Amino acid sequence: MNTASTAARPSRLGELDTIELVSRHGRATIACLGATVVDFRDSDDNEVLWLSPTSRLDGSRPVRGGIPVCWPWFGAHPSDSSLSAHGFVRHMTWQVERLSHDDNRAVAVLAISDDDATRRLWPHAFRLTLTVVLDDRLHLELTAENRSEHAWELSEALHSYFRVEDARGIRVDGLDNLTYWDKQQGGIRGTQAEALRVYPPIDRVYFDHLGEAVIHQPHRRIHIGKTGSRTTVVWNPGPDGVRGFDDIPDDAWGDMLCVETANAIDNRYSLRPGESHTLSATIHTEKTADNR
Ligand SMILES: O=P(O)(O)OC[C@H]1O[C@@H](O)[C@H](O)[C@@H](O)[C@@H]1O
Repeated sequence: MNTASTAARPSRLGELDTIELVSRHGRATIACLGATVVDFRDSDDNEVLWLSPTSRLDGSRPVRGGIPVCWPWFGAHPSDSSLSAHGFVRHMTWQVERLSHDDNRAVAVLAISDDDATRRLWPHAFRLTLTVVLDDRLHLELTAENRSEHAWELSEALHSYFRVEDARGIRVDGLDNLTYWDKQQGGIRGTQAEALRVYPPIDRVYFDHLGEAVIHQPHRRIHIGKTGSRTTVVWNPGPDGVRGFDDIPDDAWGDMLCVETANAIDNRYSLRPGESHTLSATIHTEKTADNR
């Protein structure tokens, strides 16, 4: 079997342990910190994900960019504001459970389970795995298993930061007619009457979105498919909001757009003992003529 053009191997980025996946169609890098995919290149070696040029890559805080895993809560903790936003697993080092590759694809499986540190933050027994598969697309599968003797409630996200040529006015298809909660506008609710045009700042949580989202850019579309997810979050801090982030340069906000595959707020859910749930996202690009 010719597997010369595929690989799944340990690597390093800054001070972070990473995994490099290579297929005939692209490559991806995953940090063990948070099981965060930090890079994904398509077959033309173009960046699909955005990684902040000032992201700390020393393990002292979550990676700013790529695809951080937000779990077991999305946004602020529902009752304890002293706990960090977007859960705790993006702060923690995950174990590499499996690396494999064959002719067509490269695979990494990372996992984290409850221990003393996680139980201090969240008193439940769990196992969480992220399977990353690279073939002609990038596939992420986040599987949560309830290992407690009681049910618990979850919200979660694959918090994808996409590299875009210019976030201003960019079109995102797939969200029409959906109800959203607009954090940027003080938590009002609205309905997306037509295709979304992004004029940052934007911070919207779209409910009951089951299909694909498509980001349109002058020369390529980014397709984000999903299963096991009912929520899509669209976020860009814009020129004023970016100043609140010391790990994003002030002039970099236009280069990225978050379109996050999630289950959050109205779409959070419960897992009973022994139950598991898989949230998945599949990302690919398509070259286009200028079709804004
Ligand atoms: O700074 P953090 O915790 O990574 O969050 C970044 C953003 O993440 C988005 O998902 C939220 O909708 C925003 O409200 C938030 O500002």
